[in-house]
Amino acid sequence: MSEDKTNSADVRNDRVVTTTNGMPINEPFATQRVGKHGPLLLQDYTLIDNLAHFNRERIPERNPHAHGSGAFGYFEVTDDISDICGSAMFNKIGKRTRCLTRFSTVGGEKGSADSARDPRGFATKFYTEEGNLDWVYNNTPVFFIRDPSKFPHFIHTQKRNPQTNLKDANMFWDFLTTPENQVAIHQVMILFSDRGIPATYRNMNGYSGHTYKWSNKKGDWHYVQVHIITDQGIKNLTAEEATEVAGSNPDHAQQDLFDNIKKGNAPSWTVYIQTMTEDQAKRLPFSVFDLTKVWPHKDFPLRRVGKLVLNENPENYFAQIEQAAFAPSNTVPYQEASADPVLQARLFSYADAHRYRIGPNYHQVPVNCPYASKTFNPAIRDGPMNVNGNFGNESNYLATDKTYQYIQKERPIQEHQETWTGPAVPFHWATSAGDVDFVQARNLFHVLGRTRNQQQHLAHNVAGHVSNANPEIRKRVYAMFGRVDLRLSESIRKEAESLVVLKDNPTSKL
Ligand code: HEM
Repeated sequence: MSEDKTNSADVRNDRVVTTTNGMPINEPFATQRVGKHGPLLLQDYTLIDNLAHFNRERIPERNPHAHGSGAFGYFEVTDDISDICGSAMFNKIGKRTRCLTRFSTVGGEKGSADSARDPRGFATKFYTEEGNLDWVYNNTPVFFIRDPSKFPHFIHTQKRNPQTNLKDANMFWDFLTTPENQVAIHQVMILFSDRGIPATYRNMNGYSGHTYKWSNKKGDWHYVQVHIITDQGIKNLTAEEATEVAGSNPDHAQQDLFDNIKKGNAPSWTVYIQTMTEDQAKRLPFSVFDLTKVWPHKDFPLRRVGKLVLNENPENYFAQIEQAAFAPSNTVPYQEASADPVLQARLFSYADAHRYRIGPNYHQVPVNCPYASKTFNPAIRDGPMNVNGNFGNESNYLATDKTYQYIQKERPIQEHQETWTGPAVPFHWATSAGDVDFVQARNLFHVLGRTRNQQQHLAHNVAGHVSNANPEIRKRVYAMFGRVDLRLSESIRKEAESLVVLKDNPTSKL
């Protein structure tokens, strides 16, 4: 085992097996007993050490995105974007920053199949000299909701029915067809198109989805969306192929990623940004903070920034991938969140999840340490499993008479900012009246029509899923897709209803 990669100074290199306190073990499988066949003795710490730690091997799985794979690599700057962003990671063409990317599915448990019809998570941690930056993205440019309070409800509909313990098409479609939730239609169209099941993690894109706010060193800022476009080309599985793969090799995407990196076939992605000024945002037909909408490429063209390359498999999955803790709140100077309410909620949610899943000192786990910048904040200390020396004898508060350094003065104060005014009111950002939340979904349907069979596949994929729901919910599904396109709705209805007849009378197939 190579010592530097495990990052643990306590691991012996001479391979002498020990108890956890370092005492050499003579015989790992001998247990202390009274006589050869008598009862065991409590004094046998070798046995107790072994059994007790085994009971504590698991940490809670992530609630969404439990199932995933990851790899290390680097981000390399290919183009100058200093007019948009002053972050140090972008300050020189050719500059490389070490990264970790974790890909995931969303709804399934840790042991679920890679080939689920589900968005894929695409989370990248950049170990920059200004701190760790996490881009916690998905493979779809939009999302199901724009009201963060809906997130637990929505995720629950993808989990198991509380009584039957089964995945439940009624729960799924009941939520999505509820009129106030139909704002999800754009994301639902993507999910049930062929892009809903990427063939591998290497063959899909990543998108910020959210609007971010990036600024340059002069203090000018832009709204920004990030696109991470696969260099391997997009490849997808059909619903039938996915079902087959789920049976024959449920971990096919994990294997594909690991094997390709191992044989030197490092996957890469080209990173682009779209930028928008505040004035342009005011003229949009939708809110720039609406996560269910994309920015038209013709108005906001892609601008190349760099390359993401994943060329190094983890040495240890648990240490480096299961314990990896990504959070949109992990950011660096000149890259900030916008007022998108879902993003704002995520700024709280992830670090909170890590405090529960890993512990309050999760940032001291080597894979999460900002090793390229280091930390110094001696007022944040103590807590369970504090392993970094806890700032020694530094005082546990910050005060003006100490010789601390603050570098804000080297960064421009952005005087021009968005201005927010208004009463504190409860606001539910449900589906808008009229058609506005269906326009981009309909445009997507037309785009699908440019490639052979794409519209048919969409209808087929929805029909297969919705045929498992009850009649009342099925009707709501047909009506919802009818708002996108009546032909689409009719194709879904026809196929779903004939599948229902088949399920009800299995012999009618014969
Ligand atoms: C209100 C909305 C959302 C909330 C509250 C939320 C919350 C969470 C939580 C609690 C986790 C598990 C974190 C952990 O235990 O380590 C997670 C994982 C994740 N979320 Fe979200 N999420 C939201 C929306 C989104 C959106 C819009 C995206 C993409 C644009 C996204 C991408 C991801 C990814 C990629 C992961 C997996 C990170 C990893 O690989 O560890 N989430 N989310």
